Amino acid sequence: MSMLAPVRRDRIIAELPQCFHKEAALHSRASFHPQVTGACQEQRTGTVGFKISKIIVVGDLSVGKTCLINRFCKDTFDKNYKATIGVDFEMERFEVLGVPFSLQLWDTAGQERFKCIASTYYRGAQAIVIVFDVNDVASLAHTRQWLADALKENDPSNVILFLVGSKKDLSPPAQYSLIERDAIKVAKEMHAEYWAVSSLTGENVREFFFRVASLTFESSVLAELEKSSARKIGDVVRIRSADGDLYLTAQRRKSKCCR
Ligand SMILES: Nc1nc2c(ncn2[C@@H]2O[C@H](COP(=O)(O)OP(=O)(O)OP(=O)(O)O)[C@@H](O)[C@H]2O)c(=O)[nH]1
Ligand SMILES: [Mg+2]
Repeated sequence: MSMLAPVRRDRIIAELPQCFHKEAALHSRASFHPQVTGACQEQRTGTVGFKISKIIVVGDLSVGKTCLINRFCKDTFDKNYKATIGVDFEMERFEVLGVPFSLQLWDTAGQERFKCIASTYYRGAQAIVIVFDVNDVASLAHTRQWLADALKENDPSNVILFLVGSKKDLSPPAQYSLIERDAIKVAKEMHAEYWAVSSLTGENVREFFFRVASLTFESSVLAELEKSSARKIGDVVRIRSADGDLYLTAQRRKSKCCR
């Protein structure tokens, strides 16, 4: 029995929210995977309903990561810039296809001097949201490095990626369409889903987080179904030489940035 209060009515997801742009979508199916719908109807979602999925939000300083989270979680917008120091997080509870599902949204610092603290919280993410400012091409170019850093702490095959262009309200349509072309290219290279949002007006913010919750939920249920089919015994222990390298890289990075 759950001790928690019921999920807010505006956090109930009954249908798969659609992608922002078909060209750079994780998938463009019109509805949830049939196996997922079936599992939810038959209450075969295992531990998914008790899980909290970690989502990390990374990107250059001042691109609007904190404002994006605050717009969704608190429906507020602050026009003054207050740098995030290290990390912050917000919890959001959803109900997807009748199953409770929680997201822990980790808001990380973009400033170089706080990056070392922030990167220690990257581990164990189920989704990585890489934010850039649609009015700043350099911030788009830097997204590759943000992704590389976040992937050092996570298993690339188990994490889903979103590339988010922020501050859309400041970009005239003609200028926006130019950066969108580049952003879609980057998103495709990364295998990320592309979104453009405005935290000032709220445009696409709710739609984006609903999509994050839905796709994370879908992948959690599919993983649970695969696990319970108990056929892949060889998958239990996966020690590869590449993992060892990653560990060394993380150690080296840690000793360098914290000295
Ligand atoms: N016009 C407009 N301004 C925005 C938007 N989102 C954020 N801003 C402004 O951009 C500045 C930086 O926003 P933050 O959300 O604090 O940026 P951040 O990415 O969290 O920065 P760090 O914490 O330093 O990494 C603030 O002055 C915000 O008001 C937006 O959608 N539109
Ligand atoms: Mg911030």
